[in-house]
Amino acid sequence: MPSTSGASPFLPAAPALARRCSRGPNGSSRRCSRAVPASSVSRSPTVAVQATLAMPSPDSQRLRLQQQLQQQAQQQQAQQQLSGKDVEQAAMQACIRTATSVPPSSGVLDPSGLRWRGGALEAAYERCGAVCKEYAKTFYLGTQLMTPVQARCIWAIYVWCRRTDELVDGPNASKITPQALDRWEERLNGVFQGRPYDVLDAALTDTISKFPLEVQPFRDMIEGMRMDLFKSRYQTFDELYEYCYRVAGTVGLMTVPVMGIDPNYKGPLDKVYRAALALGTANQLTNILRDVGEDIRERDRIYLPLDELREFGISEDEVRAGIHKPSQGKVDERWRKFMKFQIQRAREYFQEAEDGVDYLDVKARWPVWSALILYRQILDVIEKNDYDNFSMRAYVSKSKKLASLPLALLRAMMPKSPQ
Ligand SMILES: CC(C)=CCC/C(C)=C/CC/C(C)=C/CC/C(C)=C/[C@@H]1[C@@H](COP(=O)(O)OP(=O)(O)O)[C@]1(C)CC/C=C(\C)CC/C=C(\C)CCC=C(C)C
Repeated sequence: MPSTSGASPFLPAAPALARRCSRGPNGSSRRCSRAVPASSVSRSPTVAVQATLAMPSPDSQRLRLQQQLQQQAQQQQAQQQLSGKDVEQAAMQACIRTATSVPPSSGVLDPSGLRWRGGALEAAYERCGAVCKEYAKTFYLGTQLMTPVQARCIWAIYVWCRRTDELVDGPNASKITPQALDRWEERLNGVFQGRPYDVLDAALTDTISKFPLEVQPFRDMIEGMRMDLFKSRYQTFDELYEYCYRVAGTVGLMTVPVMGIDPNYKGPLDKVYRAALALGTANQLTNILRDVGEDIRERDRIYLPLDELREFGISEDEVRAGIHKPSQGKVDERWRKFMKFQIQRAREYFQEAEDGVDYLDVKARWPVWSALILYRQILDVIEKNDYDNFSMRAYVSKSKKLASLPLALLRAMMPKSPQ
């Protein structure tokens, strides 16, 4: 997908975000944003309960809901204490609870109370579609096979993810403060409470009224962006894994409820969600391996486990200096071995994801296979470049991308995993 340069056509201007949320000079640590109490506006209970609370209910029901609210507030506090793989595990369980708490194909918000409707909402979705088409042509193409409602809702999720990502990686990234991310999270709460802030948020609110989306992966993605503000080194794979979940695995958790599960699939839901998480992780690991040189040069970030680098006898300074550039006559066998190990691990996540695609509703399989096949090819290109990710960017040609689409379609139409 093209990287954005210049002003973003769909992102709220950074100064505006920052201005609206400034809370004084003392807020520049990740711990600070975590310290917001569970009962405050930015840590409100999940939507399933709120949506029901809006309706008149007998006393016993109200009591039950209050208990649920308390339980959820406690769960949220517990979520904030988690790290590593436990973060995604807790979010996945929350998603499964939400998905099973409403009848199939229902949302978790009551649509009758929503302000944006009719033409304005149509326009909002069209805008999301246009953004998706411009920035992620393959995803967009893939959504053409889904029902129009599913496609529009995937666009709305895409746009929210893209805007979130652009806060820390886009043209205004240097102006983004932790407080701006807090403000973005408050906006997210508004989206899930039926109070969208702008027209693109309104499309996501409408999506939430149609499908059982859980707020936790959205919050987790924002936390992933906070990690990018404060963390530029990862000591272990467990730390890196948490980052991958937050910025990419979350996309899997967000999109499965919209794409839907094959009605013939009778196995446990967590098998499907785990595959979705694996695809996000595989994609993100691949992105990381492709961008090693760019990340260190342009952002002073190393998204590689430092303990594993050490195991292969490679120092941080060597990575900074660009240890392996065969295209410039600089070959390092340690880097080759290190990269082979990393690529193998990414491929294992792709393999885990493959096993779950067939459990998705048939209409969703093609776009997911496309994403899987296209991203996985980047690993092949890194190998072809003799692991030089310092002076070369692994790039899958347009013709190869196009040639992969029928392959993905074929694979989508011929599921092979036993249900
Ligand atoms: C149908 C379909 C595949 C839908 C996904 C569409 C969607 C909502 C995408 C959001 C992507 C996004 C903007 C995420 C923000 C964080 C981020 C930048 C993550 C990286 C994506 C690629 O980024 P970018 O476009 O900037 O890449 P380039 O540098 O330009 O190459 C990520 C690498 C993560 C993408 C993660 C996924 C696509 C997860 C896909 C998982 C599923 C759709 C679940 C599949 C379900 C099963 C059961 C396997």
